[in-house]
Amino acid sequence: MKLGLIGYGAIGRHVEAAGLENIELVSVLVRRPRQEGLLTHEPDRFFAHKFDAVAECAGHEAVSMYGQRVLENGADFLVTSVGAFTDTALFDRLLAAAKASGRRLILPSAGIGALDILSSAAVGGLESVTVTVRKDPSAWKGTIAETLVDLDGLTAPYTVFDGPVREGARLYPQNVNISAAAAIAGLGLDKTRVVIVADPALTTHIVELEAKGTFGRFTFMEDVAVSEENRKTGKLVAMAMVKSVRQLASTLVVAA
Ligand SMILES: NC(=O)C1=CN([C@@H]2O[C@H](COP(=O)(O)OP(=O)(O)OC[C@H]3O[C@@H](n4cnc5c(N)ncnc54)[C@H](O)[C@@H]3O)[C@@H](O)[C@H]2O)C=CC1
Ligand SMILES: O=C([O-])CC(=O)C(=O)O
Repeated sequence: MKLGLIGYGAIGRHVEAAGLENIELVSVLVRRPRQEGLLTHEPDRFFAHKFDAVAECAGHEAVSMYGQRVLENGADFLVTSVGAFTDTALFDRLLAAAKASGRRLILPSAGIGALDILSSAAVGGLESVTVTVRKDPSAWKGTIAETLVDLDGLTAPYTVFDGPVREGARLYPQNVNISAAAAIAGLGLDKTRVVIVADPALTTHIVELEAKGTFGRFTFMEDVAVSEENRKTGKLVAMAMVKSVRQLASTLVVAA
């Protein structure tokens, strides 16, 4: 199968470098002008290829700019920047495009675990779902958190947001896409709560997911290493994207 990649940063580079059996990476769309190897910054050059699947590892803007084109061109679309779907019109547009072309919009597990139990539990009905994301202050640089608190001066954990995912994932587009994935898997963007914390004691990302429903309850916690290329992104995300891309052409699918 033929794969396209949008974005060549902390996640995309690792997907490109990974061994992908039965998958041929044919082109990588980047933002800054570059014309080397598989990389191109020209969307028309990228979309001249016929893909079976395109994986987005670029950002919210890339989902809205290219999602429809990917699906209309007959490829499945794997989205890491799931928080882009806090825009319901965009989400509906891409779902409609996927349906019309008989392709799929795929939200990989990426930086969060337990989406399997959460989506199973959603079948029977959920009562409450909370995602808590804790990262060190440097991860919140360049975000709206800088207007709320002196990140460099923090000596104790500081909650920069506590509320519905629809708002939190829009306000922190590079940091809490995982909350949007959990919301779409479970109670939805308006009823899922996200708590976002800048914690100066941390050197890792700590993500917790708590859910209650007719199935019972679960608590999931991960304490993950930070990517060397981007302090906002956990190392697990690139690993997960490689896993999800490999699954596209794999005979054995675990945790589908
Ligand atoms: N679902 C999840 O668990 C996670 C999702 N993400 C999402 O993945 C995105 C990428 O993460 P990283 O690789 O860490 O970021 P990064 O900043 O290291 O790399 C992003 C790459 O995408 C490129 N890019 C940005 N906009 C583009 C566009 N419109 N067209 C083509 N290329 C474009 C950039 O030039 C850069 O090469 C994040 O912005 C975030 O939205 C990130 C971490 C976890
Ligand atoms: O890797 C992480 O910490 C999660 C992340 O950035 C996101 O969900 O956008």
